[in-house]
This record gives sequence, structure tokens and C-alpha cells, in this order.
Amino acid sequence: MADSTAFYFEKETDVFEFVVKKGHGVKGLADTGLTTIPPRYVHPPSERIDRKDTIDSTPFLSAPIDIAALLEEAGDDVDNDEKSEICKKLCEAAEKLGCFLVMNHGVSHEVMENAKRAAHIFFNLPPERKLSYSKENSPCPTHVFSATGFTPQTGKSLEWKDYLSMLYVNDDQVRKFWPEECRDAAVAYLKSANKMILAISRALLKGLGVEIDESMIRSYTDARTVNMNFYPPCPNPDLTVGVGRHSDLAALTILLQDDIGGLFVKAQDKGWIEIPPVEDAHVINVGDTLEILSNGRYKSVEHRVLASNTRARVSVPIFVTPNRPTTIGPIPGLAEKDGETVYRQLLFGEYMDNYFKHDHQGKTTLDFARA
Ligand SMILES: O=C(O)CCC(=O)C(=O)O
Ligand SMILES: [Fe+2]
Repeated sequence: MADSTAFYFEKETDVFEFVVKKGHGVKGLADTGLTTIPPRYVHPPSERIDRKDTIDSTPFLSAPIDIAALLEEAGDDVDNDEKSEICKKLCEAAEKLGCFLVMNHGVSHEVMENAKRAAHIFFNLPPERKLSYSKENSPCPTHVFSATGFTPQTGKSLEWKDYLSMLYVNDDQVRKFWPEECRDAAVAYLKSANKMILAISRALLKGLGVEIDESMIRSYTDARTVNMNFYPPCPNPDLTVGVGRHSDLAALTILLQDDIGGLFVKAQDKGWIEIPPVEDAHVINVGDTLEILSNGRYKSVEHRVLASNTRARVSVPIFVTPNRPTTIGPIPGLAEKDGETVYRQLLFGEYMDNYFKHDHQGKTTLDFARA
């Protein structure tokens, strides 16, 4: 029987033209009703994800950490023992797996649901509308763009994912440059996550045991990019990847995933575990920047995503980063305390440029910052 892909695309270049150049994305490809993914989406067997091939998560992933007490203001009835117990749990999780779940984080169910809904709304827009946010057409391409896969121009296998990326600068820019169909939900989500972001960042950075003041904490976590990821239903999820193996650039990633599942993280060198969807919880990933700041104590987590073959999956990560001119490297005093310097000092902007130059290939991105 003829492969339905061939019906739509005679040549591989036609797939690229349709998905990338014409702005249909993987969403448009899935909507053609194809029953086999085009060869460009097939990944080598070593990169494919098999749910059966996971290990027991119990030694690595704890139950969601309740961070309510960390969000209390000074002057509230603060129980310092409870706070330090939470900080300890966060630091241990950041060292062991580089990934943990948090609950009672101050972001309401409604705000989280709206953010996920907004991702569905954006990716269900007509291709012409989405194309008006491509890197070529966006009103501010350095801050806001819609794309498919990761560095898709490099000619390697493509990923089964479309995404929209929005760097927050101020509300005026949100109104001017972010797609009106999803901007209110995205910015409401971003703002209500602020308190949680600062509380977790503070706990982890202070947990390193060297003097660090509030202005330094802020400078490492000042910038925010909110992405909307869309993984359409895939006829052969076992042959491709939603996202390939990578660690995030950010200091921290605050990740909102829906109820579908498919996020896999590497548990040290022992194997892969799936991070279960937990309603109203956030997944927190340690990113490369925090691994560098912590002189290697906290581990950026290698992760990847398996698409579903029945439903469109969405996720909404907030990438918490320094600004480009900020110097990153082990925070002052840490290398001396540790007795070794694992990472060198460099500008966050330099690290970022190098990060986006390459295809996803696990944690090799960190090599650029090694001392
Ligand atoms: O969709 C997910 O769960 C993870 C997405 C991801 O890893 C990313 O956007 O960097
Ligand atoms: Fe990621």
C-alpha cells in the first residue's frame, strides 16, 4: 500500500518547504493525516525513546516539594526550621537529579490552565498567522519568534515539535510584539511565577554555602523567556523525538507540562526516568547556567521528550537566565571553598551564542565553559 507521506510530498525538500518555509510546522504535517513520518524526522535508534526502557525513579525523584513556606513575606509568621528543611530538599534534588517537582508554588490552577490553553490556541492558528512570527517576519525576531524543531536549518533529523519563544522585556513590548492570541495568558503566567522563581533561586544559590547578596541573586535570574511547545500527535513516536537529548541553557527552567506525559530525564548515568504529570505541580530543571554558577555542584538535567500518537501535547517552560552582559562562572568564593575550579568565567551572552550554534547533543554544551 502506498505510504500516505508520498501522496503529499514527492521529495524530502518538499517536506522542509511545507513545514519550515511555508510555516505549516509539524502541526500542518500531522494535519495532513499522514500515517508514516517523513524520513527527515526519523532519528537513529540510539536517540529514540522507549518508555519500556526506563529505570525506577524512586531513588532519584522525590514527591513534589511543598514550597508554600518559602513564599511567605518577612513579617509573616515564619517558621525558619520549616524553611530550611525545604531549602535542603531543593538543594539535594538539584545535586542528585537536577530536576524536581514543586507544589503550593503560588501560581493558580487557572493561570496554569490558561497558559496551556493559549499554547493550543496559538498553534491552531492558520499557518500564515504563525509564519508572521517566524525569524524572518517577526516584528522583533530577537525577542519573539515561532519555529519548528531545534536549529532545523542544519540539515540533521528534525524534531516533532513547533514552538513559540517570547523574551520578556516590559509590558509595552509584550503589547507590541507578542501574538495577541496568547500574550495575556503568557504574561500572566510569567508574572505570577516570579515569587516562586525568586524563592527557588535564592534557596539554591544560598545553599552553596558562600556569601551571596540579593543583587547577585537577581543578576543571575533577571531575564525571563517564556516558550510554548506544541507536539502534534505523531504516527511513529517510536522513530522520532519531540525534543532530542539536551540540557537547558537557563539557570532554572520552570516547566508546565500537561497531563500527557513524555518528559524523560537522565538519572545520573544510570538510565532514564519519566517525570510524571502531576496536576498543578511545576517541574523545575536545573540548567547549564546554574551548573556553571555552582561550580558543578548542581547538575543541569539532560532531558528529552516523546510525542504522543493520539493527542497534541503542550508544555510552557519559563527559562530564567541572566542578561547577556552578565558574567557567569562559579560564584565568588566557591572554587576556593571547593578546592577546584570546574568552570571558567565568561559572559552569559557568549555561552548562549555557543549553545544555539549546535544541534541537541546531550550535555556537551557545557564543554564550552569548562575551566
Ligand atoms: O516539553 C517538555 O516537557 C520539555 C521541553 C523542553 O525540554 C524545552 O523546551 O527545553
Ligand atoms: Fe529543555
